[in-house]
Amino acid sequence: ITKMRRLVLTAVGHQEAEHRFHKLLSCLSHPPSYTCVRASTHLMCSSSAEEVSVQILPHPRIADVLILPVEGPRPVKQLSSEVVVGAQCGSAVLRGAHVFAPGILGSPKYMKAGDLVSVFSDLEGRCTRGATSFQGKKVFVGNGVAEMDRSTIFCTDEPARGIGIRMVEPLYRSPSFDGVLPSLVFLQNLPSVVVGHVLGPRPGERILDMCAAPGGKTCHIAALMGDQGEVVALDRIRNKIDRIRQNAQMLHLQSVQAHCFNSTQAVSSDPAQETEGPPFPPESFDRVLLDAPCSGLGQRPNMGSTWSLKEICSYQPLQRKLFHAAVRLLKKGGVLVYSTCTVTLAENEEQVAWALDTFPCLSLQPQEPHIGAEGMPGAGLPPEQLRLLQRFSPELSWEQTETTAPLPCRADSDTIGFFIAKFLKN
Ligand SMILES: C[S@@+](CC[C@H](N)C(=O)[O-])C[C@H]1O[C@@H](n2cnc3c(N)ncnc32)[C@H](O)[C@@H]1O
Repeated sequence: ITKMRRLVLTAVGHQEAEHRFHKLLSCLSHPPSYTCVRASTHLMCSSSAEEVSVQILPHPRIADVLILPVEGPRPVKQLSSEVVVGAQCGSAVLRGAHVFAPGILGSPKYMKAGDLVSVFSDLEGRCTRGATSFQGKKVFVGNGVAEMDRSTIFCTDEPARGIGIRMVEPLYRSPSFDGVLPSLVFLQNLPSVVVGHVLGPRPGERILDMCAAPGGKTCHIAALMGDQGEVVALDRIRNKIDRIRQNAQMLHLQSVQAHCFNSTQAVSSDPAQETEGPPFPPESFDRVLLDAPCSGLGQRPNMGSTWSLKEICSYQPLQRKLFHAAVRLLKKGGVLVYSTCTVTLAENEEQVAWALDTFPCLSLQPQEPHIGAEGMPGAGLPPEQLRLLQRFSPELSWEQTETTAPLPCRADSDTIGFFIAKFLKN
């Protein structure tokens, strides 16, 4: 770590590194200034999405990306009735969601359906379920109308479902896509859409998505192939497999097959054994996507993390195990894309340096589109390799983004933190 820190500081200078770190913290705590949706180009052309009654801008370079401006932070007056929600729920509200009942931790003692309340996000996970007041660290995310009485939320045998607070004055106003054209537009962060294009699947190919749930990228891959071929989606968590299947069904995609499986064990020990599901013989796939489980530190907005350093550092070994399986499952001449939604060197550039060292058959490839920045120094990769990596670093243009640069010009830099590397297996 000390060596890495020295390398980073030498590369950018101490003051610049400090400045950039503070900008990173600041921009990660705000949502991006737009919502990104991916149009189902296998079902329509993106121009038909104009039927939706909100301002929609096409992305200038990526044909299936539509951008919808977000308005905020808006001046919203806080009320005396307070509802406290979990940090994840609070972040979703800042990106345009209503408050769903399971996200509610505390509410006024006599809250009734129809009451106007202020919603706060519990930053440190300290509010106990059923609290009637909360003095811990919290952030105001907007005002809403209760759709349920307090007793329905907290005092039932069955956990309450559905919208608990309908947001009427959110701090950030985003277009709501709740039930709007469900088969034609899919909410997805811009770098996640870039991943599908960088993988570059072609009709008729066999593709493996190793860590697939809830299936956003799986469905994009299938759509890019015109639903011709086979997209095998694996995820270790059983109930997340249903989400992949539901998303594929909603988007009318037949080429997706989802299986619950631990992808570190997805290579068959008997290479002659051909089965429909996992494990698979080595060299079974034309392209492999490893959208790895990661510390998720690039997610926006994120106003506070309760994770320990140990937890954050725990992902590197798992990512390497998955990488071993990915390389074995890929055909010679095939493409492997590795991506994360985090900002650490350890899970990004350092993994690339390790992979190039461990698997001499791999070489880095240019990415198309390449709308993010290049890789960060500090992991020992030479400049020509850093240039082939795509790192979405919203802090790099944070001060400019805050000004009124027109969308979609600022869309490529005002993203979540994300990382993409593309390899060819020789
Ligand atoms: C970053 S998320 C994937 C997001 C997904 N690619 C998308 O675009 O919708 C990582 C996923 O990896 C899954 N996962 C973690 N360890 C795994 C393993 N050993 N094998 C398969 N899936 C795993 C998690 O359950 C989680 O759903």
